[in-house]
Amino acid sequence: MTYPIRPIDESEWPAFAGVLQEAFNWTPHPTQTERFKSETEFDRTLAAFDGDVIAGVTSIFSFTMTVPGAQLPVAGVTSVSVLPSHRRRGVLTSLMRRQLADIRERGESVAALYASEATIYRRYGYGRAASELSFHIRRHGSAFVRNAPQDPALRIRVAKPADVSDEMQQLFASVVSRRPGRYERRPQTWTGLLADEEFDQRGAGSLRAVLAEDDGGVRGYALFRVKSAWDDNGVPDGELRLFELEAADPAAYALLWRSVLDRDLVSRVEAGTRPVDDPLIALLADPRQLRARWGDELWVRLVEADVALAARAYSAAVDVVIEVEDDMCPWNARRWRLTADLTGAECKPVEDEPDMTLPITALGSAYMGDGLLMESLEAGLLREHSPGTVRSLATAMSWSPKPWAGLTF
Ligand SMILES: CC(=O)SCCNC(=O)CCNC(=O)[C@H](O)C(C)(C)COP(=O)(O)OP(=O)(O)OC[C@H]1O[C@@H](n2cnc3c(N)ncnc32)[C@H](O)[C@@H]1OP(=O)(O)O
Repeated sequence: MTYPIRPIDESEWPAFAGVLQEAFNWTPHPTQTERFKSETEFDRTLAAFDGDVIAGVTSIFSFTMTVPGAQLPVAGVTSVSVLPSHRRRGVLTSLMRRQLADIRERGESVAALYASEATIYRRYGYGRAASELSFHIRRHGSAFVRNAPQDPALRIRVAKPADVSDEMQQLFASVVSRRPGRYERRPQTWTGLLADEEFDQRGAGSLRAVLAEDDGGVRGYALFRVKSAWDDNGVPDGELRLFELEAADPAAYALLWRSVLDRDLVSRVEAGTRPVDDPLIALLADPRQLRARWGDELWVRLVEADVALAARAYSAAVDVVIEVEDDMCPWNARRWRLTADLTGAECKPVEDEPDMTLPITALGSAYMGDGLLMESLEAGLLREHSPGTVRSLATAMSWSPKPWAGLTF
């Protein structure tokens, strides 16, 4: 069965949101749905119709996202939902097909998403492109190495998050280009991040902020909540839940971490999402005290492989012919010569014998700079025709710092 697909207009928002609520088993607070509506780019929504019923939906946030050595327009795919009554009939597949064509037509060469389940998106050409760690750090045992940076000019300011939104936004804008995966935030994103409704608190108190600053201005901030508790012996056992910690320089970064780790009446810090190469790991004198759980983060799809590959920077010179496999976007499925050095890159169609055959998912996985090509080769998932060429492509594509978006969309 086919279901006609088109964008919705604002009057159809309740039905669109209704599909999301059913598919995600989500009972939102009215302020959440209103906020979500205000963020929605209606011309980038898609709905699949079964008669008058919306059977499935998706939409896109238009981002500027950092990729290795550049910032690109990237389609941030979100709100993917199919009504429980219509699941497993190909609704998502037809939405994805249409969405990829729309993204291409708009001139975006890369799409990215956070997956609710890691099994869904490979079939549409998305590869696991970034990872995250969630940290559990006990206060005792959190001492820093002796040469941790310190700047006597820095001080901590305690503030209500809503009062310092502009200062945090400015600071964030100044660091967004430093790490692949980070994306420029719109004002509505900040409104959502700083919203402090009762239902968001999960037993913890209100959202709190501390800023690190000197006479020249703000150099970093941390956003968190604290769940107060005392154990049976009356010993303080509070938990600090860190949402975000951003800093412009290492001294501000170290001071902000000390501020959250040393907070009175707190015995541990939980940081839900941090980059895998978080400098905190280097700062801890006893890194074994850091308990970390790994998770996949961004999934990336090269929509126009050649444009995307030519748009990013490379860590080493490389010259390879890649045969790309891509059922969903057949314009990518051919042989490409990628030539790159530290000054630039080119990706041209060729008929030459390929050095390797890669599914488009493998290129999406490697695109943001995670070293996943070698992992896939060693797992036996890639076909290398000229020995050593996957390693040289993997070396050229890997990047430091490692990719991390840091905020779900
Ligand atoms: C970026 C985001 O928004 S992530 C959010 C994704 N949405 C959710 O998790 C909400 C709950 N789930 C849903 O709404 C739906 O189950 C969806 C959107 C995940 C899938 O929609 P459907 O219309 O059922 O998918 P569709 O019928 O097109 O399935 C295509 C293929 O994917 C497979 N598939 C679909 N969902 C899943 C899943 N969750 N896990 C594993 N395989 C899946 C199907 O089995 C099918 O496989 P096949 O091609 O081998 O037959």
